[in-house]
Amino acid sequence: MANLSLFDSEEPPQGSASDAARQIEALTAQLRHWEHAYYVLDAPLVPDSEYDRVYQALLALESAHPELVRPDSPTQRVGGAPVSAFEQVTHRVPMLSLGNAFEDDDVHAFERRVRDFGDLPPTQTIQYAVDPKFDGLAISIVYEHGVFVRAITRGDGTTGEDVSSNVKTIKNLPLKLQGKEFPPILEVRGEILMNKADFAAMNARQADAGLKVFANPRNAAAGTIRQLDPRVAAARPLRFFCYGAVIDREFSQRLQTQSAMMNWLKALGFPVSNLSQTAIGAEGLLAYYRDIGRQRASLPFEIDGVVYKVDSFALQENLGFVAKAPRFAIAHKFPPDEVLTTLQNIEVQVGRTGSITPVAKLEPVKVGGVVVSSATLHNLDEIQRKDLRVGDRVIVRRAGDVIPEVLPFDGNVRGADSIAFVMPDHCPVCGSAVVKEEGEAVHRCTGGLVCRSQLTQSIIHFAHRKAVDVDGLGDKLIEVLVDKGWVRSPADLYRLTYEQLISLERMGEKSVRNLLDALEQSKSTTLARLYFGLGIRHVGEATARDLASAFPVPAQLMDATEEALMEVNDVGPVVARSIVQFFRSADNRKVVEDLVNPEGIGMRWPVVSQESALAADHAFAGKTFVLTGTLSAYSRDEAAAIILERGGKVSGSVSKKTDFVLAGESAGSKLQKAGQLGVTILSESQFQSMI
Ligand SMILES: NC(=O)c1ccc[n+]([C@@H]2O[C@H](COP(=O)([O-])OP(=O)(O)OC[C@H]3O[C@@H](n4cnc5c(N)ncnc54)[C@H](O)[C@@H]3O)[C@@H](O)[C@H]2O)c1
Ligand SMILES: [Zn+2]
Repeated sequence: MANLSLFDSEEPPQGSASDAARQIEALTAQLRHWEHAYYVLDAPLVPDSEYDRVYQALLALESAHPELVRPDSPTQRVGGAPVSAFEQVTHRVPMLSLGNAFEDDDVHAFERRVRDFGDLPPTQTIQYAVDPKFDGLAISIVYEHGVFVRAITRGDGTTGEDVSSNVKTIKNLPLKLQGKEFPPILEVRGEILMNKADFAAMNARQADAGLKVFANPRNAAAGTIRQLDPRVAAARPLRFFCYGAVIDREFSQRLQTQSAMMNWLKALGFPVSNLSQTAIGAEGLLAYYRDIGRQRASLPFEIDGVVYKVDSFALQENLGFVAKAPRFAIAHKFPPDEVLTTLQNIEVQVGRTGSITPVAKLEPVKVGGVVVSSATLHNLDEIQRKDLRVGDRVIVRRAGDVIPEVLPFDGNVRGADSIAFVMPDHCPVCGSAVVKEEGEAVHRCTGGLVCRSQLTQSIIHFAHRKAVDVDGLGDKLIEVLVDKGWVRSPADLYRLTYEQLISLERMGEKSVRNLLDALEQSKSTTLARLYFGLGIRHVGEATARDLASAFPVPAQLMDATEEALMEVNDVGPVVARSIVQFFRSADNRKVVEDLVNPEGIGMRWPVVSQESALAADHAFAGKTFVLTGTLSAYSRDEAAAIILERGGKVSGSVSKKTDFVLAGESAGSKLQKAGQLGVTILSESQFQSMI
């Protein structure tokens, strides 16, 4: 459990017992405070990762000083105290917590413990029942003679609150069981949660109505279950997943395994996740962990890990319990996707179109499984809305592959000397004025290609794989070329000389030759790539393709009016204006002219655009042809080429999908087949008039 310690060292802190006692007391008080907010108020004060970090630190201290473990320590006791507004009910069988695994090693250690305590030979494989770890709240539901009678929260594990009237409103919970195969008293256990989408919609409604919004679906579900008015719960989208039951000896002997019990519960009408499975051995557990981890972001509900349970009831019984958790089960947690850290600085970056983006420099933290040390803050409005300042404690969130997001932390304590971020009024790179256009959120440097940063970014864009694609021309090298003053426009790339390049540090003869070759090769491109590579604001790859077919000659694009541009697919007034503005600059026009001038740099592209424009609206477009017999004016290949040029397809055999059969002299069986299937038959002269 490296990197979870509260202390820098991975060793349990040394020092006198009284130091340890004081630390234990401090950590306990801290955890208690957070638990109250989390379990009782349903409003967490810190991200779970922060709670877990301190909890692990307490655990480490306690294991170094077992004599200091107090029976009511957070490591020994489940959950929070029950709330008095509800009737308190003692659980017939306590509701426990689960031990945690964070790393693969912890899972292997779990299996070793199962083997040791279960007295199993090293060769025996162990089967487990595996589930997602639903991130909701635990509930115990009692059925008598197949009818719902009571639902009780976990509470402190021994005593919970009777929240029957709220739980009864959950739509996917059976109030009456199916079939007859159940004991007279059946207690099922599971998790109440809210789907992510339902949660977002509910929170939006709450906000609109000026009511309490919840931090996450778990807290929303827990808060809803402990509402005093069941009508409130009925109006909120709660769901239930069953993950176990308390059953008597007769049934446990009949069922024998956790997985058989889950199938039985499903048959009684309980909602069981279809992600629940069985797995063999620690390797099987880890494979399941990774599989569910990949699905996590796309699941409709939140999970914070997976749960492994020894499948055999007999073995479960042998294994028994530790303080507050069974020894036969463990929760394997996913890396946290929300972590507390410090906002150390806010820097600005100048992008290709002059956009000035504030970037958060963070004290590095591991979140979503990767180390994050900087994150975009997008724009000034965003910083003001979140009220972020340098020195603040902040939350970094990174779910799945999403880019990390910086969020304000409610518990942040700010010194009186803290200063709000100010957007510079001059570009930090070129000193040009910074402006913010009406209706836009971003500030921009007005320096254009005079600005080294804009220039560098626009060259990087031009050379990008999806643009003109200059192989081996990396960002760092571009920076150097711009700094040297050798490259002031994309056209200058093609004017670089061998002597210049070889004089650069870290450029050997071979790499210079390769780069010059790559530049030469990049001159053969497509018009769409060239248009995209110019880096006109709002012109993405798709728009560039449309522009290339509408304006197959660059001079046409340069002189196009806004009206003419708006004729093009997906080009609206904003894009049209941006293109016209781009070509209003004499510098930009010169760059394009230099690039395409056959006497100059001489970029070239296959002139497919006229044909594809022709193809798009020709009667042959999308149609399938079959050729048969001998034509007088064309060879078969020539005829096929004519069809392909106009967007049609040529196939070898006649089927229902054939649109036309082109029949020449002495056509044979294909003509017959066309007749049977009712396919249109074209004579050579009909074909010619269609062309
Ligand atoms: N942010 C905070 O301030 C704060 C405070 C207290 C606790 N917490 C969080 O609460 C958790 C600790 O609480 P805990 O004691 O409930 O432990 P736990 O949530 O780690 O594990 C036990 C619980 O897992 C649930 N569970 C979900 N799916 C299950 C399945 N398939 N099978 C069995 N059980 C399943 C059950 O409700 C069970 O009670 C930690 O994640 C901690 O971060 C956060
Ligand atoms: Zn600038």
